[in-house]
Amino acid sequence: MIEFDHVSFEYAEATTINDVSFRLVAGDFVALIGANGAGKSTISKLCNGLLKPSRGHVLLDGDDTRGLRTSALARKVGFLFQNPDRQICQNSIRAEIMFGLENVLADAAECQCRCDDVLAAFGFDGAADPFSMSRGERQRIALASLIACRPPMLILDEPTTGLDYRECMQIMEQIQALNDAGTTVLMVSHDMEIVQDFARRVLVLNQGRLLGDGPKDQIMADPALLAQAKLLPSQITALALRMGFNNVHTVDDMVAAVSATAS
Ligand SMILES: Nc1ncnc2c1ncn2[C@@H]1O[C@H](COP(=O)(O)OP(=O)(O)OP(=O)(O)O)[C@@H](O)[C@H]1O
Repeated sequence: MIEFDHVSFEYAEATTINDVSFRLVAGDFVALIGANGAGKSTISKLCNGLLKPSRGHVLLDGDDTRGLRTSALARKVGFLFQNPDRQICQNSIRAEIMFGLENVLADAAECQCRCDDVLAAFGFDGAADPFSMSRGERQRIALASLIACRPPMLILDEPTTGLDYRECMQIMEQIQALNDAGTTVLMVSHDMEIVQDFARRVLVLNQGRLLGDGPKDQIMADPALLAQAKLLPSQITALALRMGFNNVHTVDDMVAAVSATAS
């Protein structure tokens, strides 16, 4: 549904994205990983048309994003910013969710209905002021506003930054449930544990170039590839590799590997 076809992008004179090609298919849960400055946020903004390629094409359901209106893009791609305060602009949760809905839907009754559904699903009091809530709650409000619009694809730019463990799991479980229901997810993340636990496919970016694209277990078990991108494997994978176990990415994998050695 999203295809990068030899995409390059330059801010002023500097080449930030260099000849990147990949394809996301419906229902994917893909993590985009890379060191600071690798170009991850730029790729995510190219996906939702906030940026247009300097060379090559970004195709959304076969249509070049250069020719699509922002409103058409917003219907197809929901974008969750790293900082929810870049997204939230209303002084009640209901107003915030309605604001997004009214931008993509003309039917007022349908907007109200979807807003009520999302408020109930997230357990929010619609009258509450988003700015009096914690950062984790504001991130959930931003996510709820996107979900209400029911985009078939979500782009998440570091969705768990600044959240405590409980808030992080709340957000990720909601994202997982959306993916289980068919929403395609592209998630930019530094957090290898989150990537390990939730993504099925991983794209590795280094200095604007795509170094790797494959199933999560294959990419995460390739320390040489990760090192080339200046990344470290998750702690459990790193420990397992030092103990001589390959393909150990979870506590359950580790228990199975150790039990197999012991028996
Ligand atoms: N608006 C901009 N104008 C000029 N250069 C920019 C702009 N935004 C990003 N860059 C540069 O483009 C490169 C890639 O930035 P980008 O934010 O896409 O990387 P990133 O992988 O998301 O980094 P981080 O993990 O630190 O957020 C960096 O060198 C950055 O300084």
